[in-house]
Formats: sequence, C-alpha cells, structure tokens
Amino acid sequence: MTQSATTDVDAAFTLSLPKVELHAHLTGSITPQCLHEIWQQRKLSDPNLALGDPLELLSKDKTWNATTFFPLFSSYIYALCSTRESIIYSTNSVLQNFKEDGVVYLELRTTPRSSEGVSKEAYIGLVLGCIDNFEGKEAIPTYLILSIDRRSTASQAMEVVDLAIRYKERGVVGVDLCGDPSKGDVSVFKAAFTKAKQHGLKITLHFAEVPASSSELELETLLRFGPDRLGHVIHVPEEMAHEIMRRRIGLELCISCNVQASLTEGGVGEHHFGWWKDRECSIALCTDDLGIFGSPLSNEYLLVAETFGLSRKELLKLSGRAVECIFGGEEEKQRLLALLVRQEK
Ligand SMILES: CNc1ncnc2c1ncn2[C@@H]1O[C@H](COP(=O)(O)O)[C@@H](O)[C@H]1O
Repeated sequence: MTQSATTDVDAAFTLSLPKVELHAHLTGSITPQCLHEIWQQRKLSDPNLALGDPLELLSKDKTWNATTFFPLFSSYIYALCSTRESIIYSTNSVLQNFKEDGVVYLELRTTPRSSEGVSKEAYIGLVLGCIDNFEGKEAIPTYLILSIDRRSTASQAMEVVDLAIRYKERGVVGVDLCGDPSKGDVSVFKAAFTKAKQHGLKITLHFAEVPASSSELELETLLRFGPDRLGHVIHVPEEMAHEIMRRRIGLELCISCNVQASLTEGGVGEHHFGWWKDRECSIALCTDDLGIFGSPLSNEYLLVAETFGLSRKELLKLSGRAVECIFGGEEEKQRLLALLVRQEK
C-alpha cells in the first residue's frame, strides 16, 4: 500500500529546489530519446546494424527486474554508445538533463570501458572533457566517480583505481563498486579499495541490493573497505543499520529504481527511505539510472513529499542532508548550503 499524505510541495517546487545528485550511472542516465538519436546515426552508416530501436526496447511501459535489467548494459547500451562521437553526444545530453532538472551539484559515476578505438583511459578523458567543456558548467559543478564492476578481477579493479588516482586532479573524487549483485566475490577488491583510500579517494559501494548480495559475510567484508557512502542499502539487518549510522556513512537511496526493478517489495510508501528519514544520518535521494527508470531527481523529491507528507521546509532539509555527504570538499558544501538557505527565504 502506498501512503498518500498532504503536503505543500508541488512539481514546480521540487524543480526549483537546489538538489545534489550523488548516485547516477552515466550510461544508465542516457535517455531513450538520446539513445534513439545515436541509433539513427548508426543506422545511417550501417543499415544492417543488429541493435533494435531504444525507443521500443526502453519504452515507458517496460518493467524490469534484476534478471532483465543488468544485461542491458553489456549486451545493448554499450554496443550502441561505443564510438567517440556517441560517448561525447550522450555525456553532454546527460549533463544537460541534470542541469535542466535543477541539479546544482553532480557526482556522475562510470565504469572505464574500451570500445571501437577508445581505450579505457581515453574513455575517461572523453567524459572529463565533456564535463570541462560543458556550457553552463558553473551552474552544475560535476565530479566523477570511477566504478569497478563486480565481475572484474582484482587486477582489473586495480586498473580502475590507478586511473582514478591519475585523474584525481581533473575531478575524479571516488571509486564505486557496482554491477550485477548476483555476480562476483567482493573480497577480491580489498587491495584496490585500500589503495584508493590511501590516495585520498572516497569510496562508495553498492550494498545489499538483492538477498544474494546481502549475506553477513559479504556486508561485513564491504564495511571493512571503509566506505564513505553506501548505495541502495536494501536488505540490511537492523543491527548493521545502527552500525552504519554510528560510522556516519552517507546513504544513496534510489527509490524509483528500487520500486520499478522490484528490488524492494511494495511501492514508494514501503521503501526503506521511510525508516531512514527519521534517523540521524546523511541521506541523498538519487536517480541511479534516469534513462531506464525515467524519474528525474525533482520527481524523486516530489514522490517522497507526496508519499510521506513532507513539507517544503522538510525537503530543503532533506536536500541539505545530501550535501553533508558529497565528495567534492568543504568549499562545495558551503556553496550548496548557502543556496539552500537562499531558497528558504
Ligand atoms: C539497481 N542499480 C544498479 N545496481 C548496480 N549496478 C548498477 C545499477 N545501475 C547501473 N549499474 C551498473 O552501472 C554500469 C552502467 O553504467 P556505466 O557504464 O558505469 O556508466 C553497469 O555496470 C551497470 O550494471
């Protein structure tokens, strides 16, 4: 059952609310329309292109679950966005969409990947180049988090960390662990995350997304990596939830993603945001994969306002709780808090 409560919040308010986005996978944030434009271009030069139209494959009426969702990337979107041009085009489109949605600080995350003539390092260079050259970038300072895919080997994970260290000066602020939660043995990543930490990078981990990735052993192993933030935190035993609060680890909660992909049971009203919102911890509402789940960050704030009866004042506070756990440093925090104070007046 979804709760519905009274609130003075509307869509115009959540659009104008200064928001920080901390958990957005670059490839998952590309809209079906943008992918369609790339697909059309590819079709022009290769009429036999074996990939279907994104507007059909990712149409709004599609439903997802953990089994159908994760293969989308390796088997489809990566194949479509494999050229230099498509990587630049799609990254610019993602930045523009976040900006238009009133996001005033962005941490994008992406997995270094190589494709047609683009090495992993060149891929990172292309994404950072888009961020540097983005028109209106003053309105949306953007940092990068490099993701390690759970299917990686220990040495592939180390390669990601080495890239993150190399590009720290250009705005890489952290390292993430993501990908199909039914795959991989997370213990092999210990050395990579230890090195990342030693080099001053922040750590965020996808945590307890599905029952198979939520054994006590796995969760304890991940907490030993010393994460600064955790994503999703769905199947977390209450005792561990208190430990997470004690350690002041920030939480990235992706409500529409969790509900639409059936990672949580029930609707928005049953989402664990309802439990965490009244605890002492930093929470960031996040979109995860806007291109697939179709819910911009302004809509995530609207959803919680309507479902949990949060007022404008409470949403401003909630946005401030996300600011607490950004990786971009104290100066950014102060700028964002000042924006929120100004909005309150
Ligand atoms: C339920 N939410 C999620 N949980 C875990 N991993 C996710 C995810 N959503 C996306 N990814 C992972 O992010 C990568 C695609 O973006 P980038 O190529 O890195 O930009 C893929 O590895 C995908 O599995």
